[in-house]
Amino acid sequence: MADIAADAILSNAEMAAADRATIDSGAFSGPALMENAGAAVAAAALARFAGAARVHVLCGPGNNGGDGYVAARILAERGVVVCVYALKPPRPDSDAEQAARRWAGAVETLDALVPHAGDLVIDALFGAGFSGGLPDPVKTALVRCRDAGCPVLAVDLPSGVNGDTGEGEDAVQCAATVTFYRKRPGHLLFPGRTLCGTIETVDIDVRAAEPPRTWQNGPALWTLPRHRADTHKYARGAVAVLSGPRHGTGAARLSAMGAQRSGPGAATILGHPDALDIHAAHITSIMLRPLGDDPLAALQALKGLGAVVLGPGLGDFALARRLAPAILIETEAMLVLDADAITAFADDPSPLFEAARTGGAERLVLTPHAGEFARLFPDIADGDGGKLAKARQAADRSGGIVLFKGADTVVAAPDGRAAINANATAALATAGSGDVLAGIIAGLAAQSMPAFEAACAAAWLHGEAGRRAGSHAIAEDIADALPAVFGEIGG
Ligand SMILES: NC(=O)C1=CN([C@@H]2O[C@H](COP(=O)(O)OP(=O)(O)OC[C@H]3O[C@@H](n4cnc5c(N)ncnc54)[C@H](O)[C@@H]3O)[C@@H](O)[C@H]2O)[C@@H](O)CC1
Ligand SMILES: Nc1ncnc2c1ncn2[C@@H]1O[C@H](COP(=O)(O)OP(=O)(O)O)[C@@H](O)[C@H]1O
Ligand SMILES: [K+]
Repeated sequence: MADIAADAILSNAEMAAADRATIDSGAFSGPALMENAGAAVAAAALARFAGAARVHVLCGPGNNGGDGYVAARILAERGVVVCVYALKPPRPDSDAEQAARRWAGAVETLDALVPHAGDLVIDALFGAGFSGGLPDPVKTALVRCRDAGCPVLAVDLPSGVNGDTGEGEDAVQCAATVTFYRKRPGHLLFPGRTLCGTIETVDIDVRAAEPPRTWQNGPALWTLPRHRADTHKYARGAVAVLSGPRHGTGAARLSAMGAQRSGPGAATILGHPDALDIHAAHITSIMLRPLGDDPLAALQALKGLGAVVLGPGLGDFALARRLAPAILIETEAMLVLDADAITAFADDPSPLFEAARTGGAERLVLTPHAGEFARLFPDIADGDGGKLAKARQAADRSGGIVLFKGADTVVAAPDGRAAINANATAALATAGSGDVLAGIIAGLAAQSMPAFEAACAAAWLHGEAGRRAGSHAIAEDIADALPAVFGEIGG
């Protein structure tokens, strides 16, 4: 059986398959895995909530409940005052039923639960097997926990949170969540990420059946470009950014600043002469070129062109519709399509998607926020399945990398790879921050980084830069923080 990197994320189904593969291999029985899981929960309860007067363990009918019975038994053996409540008895002949039999104390119904502020609640009602909405007795019990103000420790997932999507309107806010082997998407996608509290991932000796296709984004996923000592500026790649009109030049400048600080040899802003006059008053090392009557020719004239940013502050939908497919088909540059250039294709995205396929694998990176995503992929946006599945569907349809922005940015490739970004803070929720991100992607792509890796690395670096710039940063500060972030991780 393959083992997989610690930053892999497994869907509920992949996690269940890993459990089954581990059991089928004979390495561990189901009850032994459940014992490991329950012991990890008990250990977390003792370590994090040592002073709890009583521990209330709420058990569901499946294996999540089974983990709860194990934890209850171990805590009671350690002298903790434990009360157990069940929504209903465990499924007959299940591992959970065995675990429940080994719990020697009373089992009450959920309506008997009366938690107090100094108590701890262990939520072992539902985990990976949950779908749909919470039953009413569970909702009532969780509201009681919330009103009592006592901390809740979730087993695997806060009950009511969908492990695949992170959705979970009725789940209670947990202080901590103990999950097993690998995270699920729902631990990182909102609102699940918030509801989990602190997440502890415990290795309970599960072994994966299949190679992963989803990861938590981080430096282990990509390698930043490095340059030889004898390199020169044209060898380091060049980025072009298309400017908006005279009164809309800031976004292009922010993209160019993000690009320039990500390591290529040169960045050039192309635009109409009156817009370039405004740029000239603001910038020094970024080059300026008139777009002229033939924008494609203007781009092709740039030495070492490796990536183009099209869209931030652009304003000109017709130009976007004309230029984007031409860049994909007639140049070798990577195209980062953002903002207005995404909206430009809302009525008919097919020429863009066809050009992405004609232009070859991974030449297009789309960076929509939720509004832009809904304009380009309205049916996918309206569908079920959560942000991860939606980003994957969009990548598959478009033939490009889709970086679906937000507090829980997801990057998806047409071949099914996907990463969820979790290092960004609300510092990034400031006007122009997305323009900087588009520039970083282009800056990395211009240095020959493959598009999926460039998009993932950019999202992570952007998050670190926002963190470093602080909660009151403006977009310029995020760009300015980049060299220190690169310095720190050795880029
Ligand atoms: N061997 C394994 O498979 C292991 C599983 N583990 C635990 O097992 C959990 C998964 O176990 P299960 O697959 O049994 O799933 P769960 O225990 O999460 O839930 C399954 C049960 O809940 C019911 N259910 C689901 N949605 C419902 C809804 N909306 N309303 C009412 N009832 C609903 C199902 O009918 C089923 O009876 C993990 O989260 C983890 O805690 C751990 O013990 C480690 C080993
Ligand atoms: N609460 C948040 N936490 C982390 N990142 C965020 C949050 N809100 C926004 N972001 C990030 O900030 C950037 C905003 O980009 P965008 O919506 O295009 O804004 P703009 O067009 O003003 O640049 C995106 O990278 C997004 O993922
Ligand atoms: K749970």
